[in-house]
This record gives sequence, structure tokens and C-alpha cells, in this order.
Amino acid sequence: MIHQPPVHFLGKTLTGQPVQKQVRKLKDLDNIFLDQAAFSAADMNRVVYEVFSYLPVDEGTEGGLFFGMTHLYPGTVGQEFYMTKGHFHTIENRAEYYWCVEGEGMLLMMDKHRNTWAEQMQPGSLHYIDGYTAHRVANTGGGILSFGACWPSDAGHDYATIVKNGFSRRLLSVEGKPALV
Ligand SMILES: O=P(O)(O)OC[C@H]1O[C@](O)(CO)[C@@H](O)[C@@H]1O
Ligand SMILES: [Fe+2]
Repeated sequence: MIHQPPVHFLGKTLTGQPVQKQVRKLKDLDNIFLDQAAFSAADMNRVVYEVFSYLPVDEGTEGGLFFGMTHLYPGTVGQEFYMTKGHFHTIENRAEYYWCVEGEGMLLMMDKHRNTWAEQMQPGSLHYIDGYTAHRVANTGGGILSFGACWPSDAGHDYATIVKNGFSRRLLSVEGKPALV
């Protein structure tokens, strides 16, 4: 039997059934940004990023894979660029790929010893995120940053550790340029 694939990935657009869309607004990113005064003054309904996910198996399936496209909008809160929430995986050894399709950004990674480093994202850049490594993406450009992700369906998301302790370094906009401080 020949099947038509249910989902299509054209440029930065993922369409078909079953693609799920998740929207993250500023109000979903509480305790992420350094400048709490700037955060409180901002419009909480501002969309920061959208994630289109293809989840062909149940969450938690060992051996399965998930696929997602994230569109992260440009903007800042205080001196920080709009960024994703960031997470470790609940099953800590699970790795992931990110790849950039459009825009300019920075992938922040932090290991279990809280060493933090960054990789530059530009169209075509491919990023291997090892297990035990927290990951977060910041949009450092003037347009949308679109990136793909592929991760194990049993990885899970541990957001709480990042909300509580953050990354050990922050990516700030210093004279319009990204600086890891
Ligand atoms: O889950 P966060 O930290 O909000 O970041 C969004 C991106 O990360 C993923 O959760 C996968 O790690 C994707 O769904 C999405 O590409
Ligand atoms: Fe992840």
C-alpha cells in the first residue's frame, strides 16, 4: 500500500493532520526575564513564539520521535531578547536536534554543572543538543526566527528547574549586539 504522508514541511511551514499549534505569550514566560519591571510593564498578551508540532505517537512512547517548528518573534524585555522558556528533558539523557530555517538567533545550552555556552543560529545551522543539557533559543535579529526541532517522544520537558534557577549566563543586547554575560 502506498500512503500519502499526513504532514508536509514546506519552507518553515508545517501543515496537515495532526499538527498541533501551541502559542506562548509573555504571560507564559513569567520569571524568565531578568528585568522584572520591564516585564511587568509589557503587554502580557504579546505573542512571543508559536510551536507547530507533529506528534505521531503518544507522549512518553519509548523509541518514538517528535518534530516541531518554532516561530520566535523579534523583541526585547529590558536588555534581553525574546526567547523560549528553555528546559532540560525529564528523562535527562535524551538528546535533540534544532536547526535554523530563517532569521538570526542564539541557542543557549547549559550542562548539569551549570556551564553555559551559546551557538549562533542562522539559516542552515544544525545544532545537536546532548542529553543532560538545558536549551533555550533567543531571537537576536529583526525578523522572525524559525527553527525546527526533533526530539524523543519520551524526553518530556522539565521547565521548573530553569524557572527556579535560570541559566548561569544571560544573553543581553549590548549596543544592539548579543553578549553572553
Ligand atoms: O519548550 P520550549 O522551551 O518552550 O521551547 C520550544 C521548542 O522546544 C521544544 O519544546 C522541543 O525541545 C519544541 O516543542 C519547540 O521547538
Ligand atoms: Fe527539548
